[in-house]
Amino acid sequence: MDSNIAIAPGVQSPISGPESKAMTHFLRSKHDAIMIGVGTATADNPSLNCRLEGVGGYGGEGLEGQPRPIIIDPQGRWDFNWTSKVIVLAKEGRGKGPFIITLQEPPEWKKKPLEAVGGKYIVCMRGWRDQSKPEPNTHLQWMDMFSALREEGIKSIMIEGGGSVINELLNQRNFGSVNSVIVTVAPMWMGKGGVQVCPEARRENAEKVPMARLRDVKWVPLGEDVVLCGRPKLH
Ligand SMILES: NC(=O)C1=CN([C@@H]2O[C@H](COP(=O)(O)OP(=O)(O)OC[C@H]3O[C@@H](n4cnc5c(N)ncnc54)[C@H](OP(=O)(O)O)[C@@H]3O)[C@@H](O)[C@H]2O)C=CC1
Ligand SMILES: Nc1nc(O)c(N)c(N[C@@H]2O[C@H](COP(=O)(O)O)[C@@H](O)[C@H]2O)n1
Repeated sequence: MDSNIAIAPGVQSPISGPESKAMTHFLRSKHDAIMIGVGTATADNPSLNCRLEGVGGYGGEGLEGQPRPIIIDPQGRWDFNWTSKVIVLAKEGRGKGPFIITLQEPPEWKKKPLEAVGGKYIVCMRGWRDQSKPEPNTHLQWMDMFSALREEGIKSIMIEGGGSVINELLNQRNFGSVNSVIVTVAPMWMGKGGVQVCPEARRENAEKVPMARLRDVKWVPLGEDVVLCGRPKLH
């Protein structure tokens, strides 16, 4: 309820109840891919598969209904190995091998566990470089990432987090490329110092104005939670 998605940076925090978690898994099954930032991959060691009965690996055929896990990791800092959940699940045929979006060609030894389970690195060369700064900028443009994924046949992406990724997408610059927003609100407060979803303020002529609203809004109670769905409406 205080817009926190984790109790502290780098800490995985169960928030959703079982009913809304099931909805999340239903959504995972309806998208070609599920995307997170490297901060979430590092903090959560997530599975990033769909565990509903009847999808591939859980009673269904092949990998039907399993989304492709995508990790945005421009600097190659995700320290995955053969025991990482997402790799184990792909090896067991209960999820797809992850794609990692990075800025530089990774070393061969890092590619091995990925490629062995059907995953790969996608090197997005068009990292944006701010020439006025001495250090190399590792920021990737969202449209570049989406285009690179489109070339891989990925047409729908469910972006789960974490805080930096969501805040960036809520920014006026990027919000127009979002089709819909689905937020689970659980009846709890995490308190200050958590990972909070709160985008940069928007200003017009130095005056602060609302950043955006959702339209076509629905509030759906699920167990003890309520799920908010809407489409971006830019002011
Ligand atoms: N309750 C929930 O539903 C969820 C909670 N979480 C929680 O969120 C927390 C993690 O959030 P946070 O720490 O903000 O990390 P994120 O998962 O948002 O990852 C942030 C990192 O991803 C990379 N990145 C993101 N966007 C871009 C871009 N456009 N271009 C280049 N690189 C990019 C950067 O890596 P680099 O710094 O290497 O450049 C950045 O530091 C965890 O505690 C997790 O548990 C996460 C998902 C859902
Ligand atoms: N829907 C939802 N509710 C919560 O309370 C959460 N903490 C999250 N976290 C997201 O789900 C990922 C973990 O997924 P697996 O169960 O391991 O497949 C985690 O990395 C976050 O993206 N989501």
